[in-house]
Amino acid sequence: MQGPNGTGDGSGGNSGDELVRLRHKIDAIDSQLHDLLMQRTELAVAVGAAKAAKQPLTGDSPAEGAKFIRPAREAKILRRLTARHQGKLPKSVVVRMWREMISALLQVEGPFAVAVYAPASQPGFWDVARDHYGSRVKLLTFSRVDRALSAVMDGSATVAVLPFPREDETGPWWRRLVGSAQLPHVIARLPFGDPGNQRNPDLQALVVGRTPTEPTDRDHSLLVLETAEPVSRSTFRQALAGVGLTTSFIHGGRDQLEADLNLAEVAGYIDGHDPRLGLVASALGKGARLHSIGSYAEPLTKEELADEPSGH
Ligand SMILES: C=C(O[C@@H]1C=C(C(=O)O)C=C[C@H]1O)C(=O)O
Repeated sequence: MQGPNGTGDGSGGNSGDELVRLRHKIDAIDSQLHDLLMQRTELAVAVGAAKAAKQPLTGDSPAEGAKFIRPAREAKILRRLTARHQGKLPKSVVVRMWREMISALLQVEGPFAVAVYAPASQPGFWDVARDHYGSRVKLLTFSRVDRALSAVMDGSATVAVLPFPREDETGPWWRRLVGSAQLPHVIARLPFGDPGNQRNPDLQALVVGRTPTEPTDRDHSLLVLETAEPVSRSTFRQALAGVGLTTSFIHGGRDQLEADLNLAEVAGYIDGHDPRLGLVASALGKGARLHSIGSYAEPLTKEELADEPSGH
């Protein structure tokens, strides 16, 4: 507001009073936010106790964290808040603040550690992991993807942040998720929000862990086809379409898929109990087996993260 001295620069007169008044309001809001934050913490503690009552803690290994982390719930919280958000605070900042809080509360509930593939020459996944799991989480850094995955397998990490699968990789990590329901599986895709100032904003990652997956209203699932003989790419795609599944990619040979294991990503939620797995396998015949190796909530889209014009 313009003061009577005409400067309007907050240096005195009424404009100074205005500044004091506004700052009092900010102080009051900070107290309210802080009170709510402490209340939310108490609720997370109660949620953690309810989870532990169903699945008691058997030690303080990071593996125990699988009893507490709920990636689907976390995704739904962030989708709901970004959808209702208004005003000039960027949505990506809202997401980052909530990610810091959610991960901190997860660590109040139980043990939690993150393994991340981040060789010195390519540290970008470390940024991806830190933005999602916060600045206080124990981040175990590995220069080999298989070692990061092993950390989840042996319980020294709760989750592993691994590179999103690429076509034509030799020995891809996802092959190690096939075989038994006891194995870890894909539970999330990162970055969930805007990559912001991450050192490599183009990096895409999948998170692997042992917490059971749960559906959100927008998911993708990863399926591995196991065959003794090669199957054509189009036959596989059609078999998936036959049970209503839309394929986003298949990793395998150009026309004929490899005999052995091939990865497909489909839209929608499919867990290991889904009857469509058996239906697709029978449609393909030749002893084919189809495994779900997990699913992830679709990250926020550019549209969902778009802010109103800044107006300066
Ligand atoms: C509080 C919970 O536990 C964790 C923390 C969450 C949160 O702070 O909102 C959400 C999901 C869980 O990963 C919960 O499951 O609701």
